[in-house]
Order: sequence, then C-alpha cells, then structure tokens
Amino acid sequence: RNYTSPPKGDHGRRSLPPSPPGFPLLGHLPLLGSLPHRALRSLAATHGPVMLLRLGRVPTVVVSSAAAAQEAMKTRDLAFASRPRVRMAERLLYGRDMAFAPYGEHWRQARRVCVVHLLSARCIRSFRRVREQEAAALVGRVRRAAAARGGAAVNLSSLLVSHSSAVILRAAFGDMYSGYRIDGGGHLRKVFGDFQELMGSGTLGELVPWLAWVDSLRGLHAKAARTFEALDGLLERVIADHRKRRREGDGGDDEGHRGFVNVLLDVNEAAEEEEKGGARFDTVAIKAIILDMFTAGSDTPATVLEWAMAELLNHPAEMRKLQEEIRAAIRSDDDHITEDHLDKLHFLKPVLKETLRLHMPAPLVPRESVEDTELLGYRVPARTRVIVNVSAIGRDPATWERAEEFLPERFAEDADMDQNALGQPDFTFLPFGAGRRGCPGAAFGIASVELVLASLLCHFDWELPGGGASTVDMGEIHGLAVRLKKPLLLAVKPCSSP
Ligand code: HEM
Repeated sequence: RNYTSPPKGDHGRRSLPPSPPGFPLLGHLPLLGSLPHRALRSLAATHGPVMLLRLGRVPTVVVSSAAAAQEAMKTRDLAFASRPRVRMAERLLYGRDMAFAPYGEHWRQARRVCVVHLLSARCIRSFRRVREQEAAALVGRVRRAAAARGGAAVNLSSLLVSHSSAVILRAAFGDMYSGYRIDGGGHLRKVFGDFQELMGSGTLGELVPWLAWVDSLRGLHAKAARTFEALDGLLERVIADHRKRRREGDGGDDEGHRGFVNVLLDVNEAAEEEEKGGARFDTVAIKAIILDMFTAGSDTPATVLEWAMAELLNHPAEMRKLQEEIRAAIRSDDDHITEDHLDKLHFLKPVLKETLRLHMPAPLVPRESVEDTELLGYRVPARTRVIVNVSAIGRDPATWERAEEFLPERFAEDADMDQNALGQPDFTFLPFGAGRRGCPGAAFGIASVELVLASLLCHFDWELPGGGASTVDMGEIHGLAVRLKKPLLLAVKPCSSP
C-alpha cells in the first residue's frame, strides 16, 4: 500500500488521513487500552504512518514513521509546535508553565529562560558535585539495604526513584531542600509523588465530557485540589526563604552551583527592573517552571535507569562487558567512579541509547497543529491534536534490523551522546522528540543517568533472586512515564575490589 500519495478529494483538496472504524460517542478511545503506545503502533501497521483517530470528541492525528515525524518536527516544525490543552497540567501548573504551554510568546520566553538559565551546558557542569554526591549516596543506600536484608532482594526501582527526585530537588531548591517539610509532617517527596501520579493520569472528562463523573469517582479532582494546595504552599515558602536569604546577603550558591529557584529569582529581578513590553516573570512563573522541571526531569532518569538495568539483567553478556569496561577504567585510580571516568566508557553510551530506543520514557509525544497544514500529503486542520509515536518509530522493522532485540552494539559506531547527537538526523530515533519543542533537558537527563548506571555496575553484582523467574518481566505500565510494571527486586552483592 502506498501511503505517500493520498487521494485528493473534491476540487483537488487534500483528504484527511485514513481512519479505522470507531465506536459511537467514544470514537477510538476504547482501542487504546492500558498501553496506548502499543495499541497505536498496531493500528498504524494497518492504517498507515499518518492516521486520524477520534479520542472521545477530540480528533487526533497519529504519526508513526520516521518520514512523517521528520515532516512534523522539521520541515513543518512551526506548524506542529503547539501542545494540546491538558486540564490536569493547567490546574497543577497554574496555566503558566512551559512544557504544556500552547505555542506563542509566553512559551517562547519561558523556554528561553529554561534553555539559557537552567539547562545550559554550563549549568549542567555546575551540578556535577550534586550528581557525584547523590550517586555515591545511592551506592551507600544499596549497600545498607543489601546488608539489612541479609541477602534478600533489594527494591532497586524505589531506590532509583528516590535518587532521581533528590537530584532534581537539589538542583531546584539548592542543598537546603531536605529542610522543607509539608505542614502536618509528611515529607515533600510524598507530595511530589502525588503530583507526578496526577500528572500521569489523564482526565477522561476532557475527551468525553459526559464521562467526567468518572474522574470525580476516581477522586482525581479532590486529590488535585489537595496536592495543588500543598505544593503551592511549599513553593511559596521556598521562594520566600530564598528571598529572605538574598536580602540578608546570602546569594544561595551551594558549592559552586546555583539552585533553579535562585536563578529564576535573578531573572525575576532583572525582568522587574526592565519591565520590557509588560512581559511578566513573576512568582507564579517561577513556581510553574520549577514544577515543569520536576514533572519532566524527575521520573525520566529513574525510568531510563530501571529499563537499562532490566535489559542488562536479561542480557548477562552485555552486563559483564560493561562491568569489565567500568572496572578496568577505574582500576588504575583504585577509587570510586567519578564523571572523569565516563569518557573512557565506550560501551556505556550504546547501552543507554539502545535502552532509550526500546524504552522511551515518553513514547507518545503530544503536539497540536498551530495552523492548517499537511502531513505526508494529508490535510491536518489547525488546532488538531497530534501524537508522535516515537516508540513505534524506534521499533520500526523498516529501519531497525532485529528491531525488538536489545543490541547495544548497533550504536557502537555512533555512541556520541552530546547535545547534537541525542537523536538520529534521519528521525529514526527520537527519545527526546525534536525541533523547537524538542526536550531542552536531554543533556541534563543523560548526565543524570550515566554516572549512576556506571556506579551501580561498578560497585555491585546484580542478579534476579533465586527461586523466582530467570528473566526480568518486561511488562510496562503507563503513567507520567512508561515504566516497568513490576519493580526491580534484585539480589545484590557488593563488589569490594573493582
Ligand atoms: C532521559 C530523560 C528524558 C527524556 C527521555 C525526555 C524526553 C522528552 C520528550 C520526548 C519531550 C517532548 C519533546 C517534543 O515535543 O518534541 C520532552 C520535553 C521536555 N523535557 Fe524532557 N526528557 C528527559 C529529561 C528531561 C529533564 C532532565 C528535563 C529538565 C530538567 C526535561 C525537561 C523537558 C521540558 C521542559 C520539556 C518541554 C519542552 C517544550 O515544550 O518546549 N526533560 N522531554
């Protein structure tokens, strides 16, 4: 079937993309199931790389090939540069954040602040100590957990989630973050956990208004109200504390790195002085961007690490090869691993790239068309919701040999992981999306996982606990990120002489 030359309708007008049969009222929603990226991939195999679905009342174009993604994210990048409205995000992020913002002046300004002030190569370098300290702390926690459990399995997934949260919280709030507690005594991680869970659970009501009661029944609105209040109170206090410290002459530098809150307060003060064109960068903008960083930057590194460990456990030869490389790289230094060692680890980056190809934390990239446009010759009206199925593209057998297999060697030749090499120029590998809406935190994310994976493999030997399954169950669960359905419970042996 030739998908690249769709028929033209009356008067030579482009036709809409093909659409499978749907259900009355619900449209194609029931076809998505619990793992939409997989269901959409199967549908695309029958209906083509650009198809039109109706999710409840919302028309949605699904993009599932490298060629179609290239057109949407490069050739017509501007036309597809918006994001659909997500009520839960609007509710929790003050309607003023960047990642979920429609294309326009607000997004442009907020994105510039993130790219220049929070996620630049210089900022990422400045957080090196945080990353190294937190990686060492994780190693310590694993060691203690292994000792305390006396050989019983350790829950690595939960340790990874705490680790990633700690890194992003320190990056955001500075080293004093652990001092912040929510009123009533609960820890701030609990509130952030609820926040992430809510952000990962779409509300049915926005797709199918007459089913909005289901959201209430699930308690989503009440939980969102509680979480918003707790988070807002916390962020207000954090910002007020930072302002107070600044007035007292404490610039808030923690061993050479400046937390995001302090950096955003600099931007806020500069904007107030300039008052250019009425552009606002006020306290609400600071809170919204901090939450963006937390939404986008906390679960993602933990998820990548979890999948990498799962794949390596199922591929012991690759695990051994990487461990030998890491242990050889630091043997001469007779010390623990630091970021200085990473350049010597030529197999680490292929392992991470192959992990990302098979297990993108965000397999469905949400976009919205800004204007009437086209995709592979099909008509896409303005304000159509668009989903780029980057997971289907990463597993497309037309591009990838033995597409379903974990074969890190396929990236051995082009293991470069710096900012420009995170995606493939031919759009066959898009874990970070692409174009003007592409992930601005990719380098931050990669820096957050490399040292941790190397440390876990350097200092420990990992196995599935005896008496259970012989391979990791790779079942997925869909939330804010697509993660392993069952947590990684592993037998771990400290390795005393790397
Ligand atoms: C390994 C980890 C990560 C992966 C796989 C990932 C993936 C993605 C993807 C697929 C998108 C959508 C891109 C598009 O529309 O084309 C995105 C957007 C975004 N990411 Fe990441 N990300 C990661 C880590 C991070 C980190 C650590 C941060 C910040 C600390 C971050 C901040 C953002 C933001 C702010 C956006 C929205 C950009 C916009 O709408 O203009 N990400 N990410």
